[in-house]
Amino acid sequence: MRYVSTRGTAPAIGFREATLTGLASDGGLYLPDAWPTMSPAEIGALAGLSYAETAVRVMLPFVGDDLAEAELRQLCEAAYGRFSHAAVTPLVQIDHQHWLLELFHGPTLAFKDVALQLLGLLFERFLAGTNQHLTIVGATSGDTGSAAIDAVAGRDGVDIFMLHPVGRVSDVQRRQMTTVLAPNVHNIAIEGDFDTAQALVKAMFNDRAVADRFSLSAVNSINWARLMAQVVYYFYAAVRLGAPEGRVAFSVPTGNFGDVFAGYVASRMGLPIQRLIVATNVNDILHRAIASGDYSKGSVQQTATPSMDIQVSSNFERLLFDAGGRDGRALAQQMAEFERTGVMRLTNAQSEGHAGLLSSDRVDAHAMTGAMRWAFSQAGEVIDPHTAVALAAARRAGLDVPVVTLATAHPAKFPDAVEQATGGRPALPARVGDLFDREERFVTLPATYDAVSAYICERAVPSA
Ligand SMILES: Cc1ncc(COP(=O)(O)O)c(C=O)c1O
Ligand SMILES: N[C@@H](CCOP(=O)(O)O)C(=O)O
Repeated sequence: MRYVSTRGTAPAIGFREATLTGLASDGGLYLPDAWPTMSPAEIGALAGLSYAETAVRVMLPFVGDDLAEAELRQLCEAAYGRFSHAAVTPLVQIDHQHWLLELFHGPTLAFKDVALQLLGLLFERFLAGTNQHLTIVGATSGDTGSAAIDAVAGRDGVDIFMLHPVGRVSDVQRRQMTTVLAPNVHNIAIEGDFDTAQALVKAMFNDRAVADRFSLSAVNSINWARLMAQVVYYFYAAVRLGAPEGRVAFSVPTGNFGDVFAGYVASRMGLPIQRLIVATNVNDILHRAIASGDYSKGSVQQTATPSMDIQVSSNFERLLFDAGGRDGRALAQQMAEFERTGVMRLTNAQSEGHAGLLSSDRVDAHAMTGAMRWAFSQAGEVIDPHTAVALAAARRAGLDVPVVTLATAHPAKFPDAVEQATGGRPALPARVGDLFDREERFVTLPATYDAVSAYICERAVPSA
């Protein structure tokens, strides 16, 4: 399996290199050169397997010769052994048609753990026996940061610099990052929004002198391995609800388009997905793009779903590339124009390439609150606001197949929004312990490239 860049000029590389590198040298994102497929018989054979074994079967074609099957199995068993639920990602039924796929039973209580617990182990495996030192630079609206920090804190050969927008993550999310005092963890609060933090990270990767000197690596979903690991739970859930004979739909709360792109990949691999609903909050650039081809930036509004307060969605580029016919050079021009003007119209090929599989919805605060109340009154389920955005979209989609809403975070990560909707304040699970009693450590920096790169370059370890 080789990985090609969405912008068409970076050389194709293998899985190990794609995992350690993150962003391609031409500024694009890596994707497999062709989608591996699973036959109906192979999909059917996943029934009854553990999550870790399902992960091995689904991911094996992507890792090529860089990992033997037995090694991949060992890593999956270790990664998913840290989840607090035996099913790892259990399905919970709400009514005759709606299910929640609970993705928050990992160490930091959000779906990011599913991929990042594995990614931490992949880094360790690929660095073993080398002198290479990785400098991970990431941006977070709250969940990726804590999951990535948990996955790499205290590991040899890796430092992590994580940027979060000051004042725009919940107290629980911030403390899950800033109370980790391992010497290889560096938290930076940026005086700006998440889009700005993400743009600063991309600028560091595109500064070739810095990227090469420090072996920069990514834990955001620009890293292909993140998405690969997220493809697994679409198979796991669909098989439990009758695939491959029966079709299933998924509703996905969307920000950076990573989670829903993983569903798109599952469909490309042969999983019979009837529909993937791209659910946004009022920051609706992705809804406009899917519904009418208009991918134009507005200004970001702060909402009760901060992880979806995004305008520039990094993985949307992967959809544009794949659905649009994989013309990297044309996409590079389209992206350059978007970066210059903030405006993009999808080509007919790009829109037609996803039509029939993707639909979208924009969910406001009123509908989100309604979905939280409905889940509670219907099934006694307390859900987080991001999950509620997708559940609201799922209920309005008018489908006649089982609809699985991805439950992306534990409600206790967003206690204020949950209390406002349901009247009850969710308790933090015991596994996060004395979060509010621990010392915090972070710096606050202005949102400028000079300030951030100077801070990181002074502390990062040059690669061997
Ligand atoms: C709780 C939660 N829900 C949904 C999302 C959106 O997921 P994605 O960025 O993969 O679209 C995020 C952030 O990524 C998140 O933290
Ligand atoms: N909502 C995310 C934003 C970063 O997304 P990623 O999936 O690209 O890492 C977060 O929780 O940080």
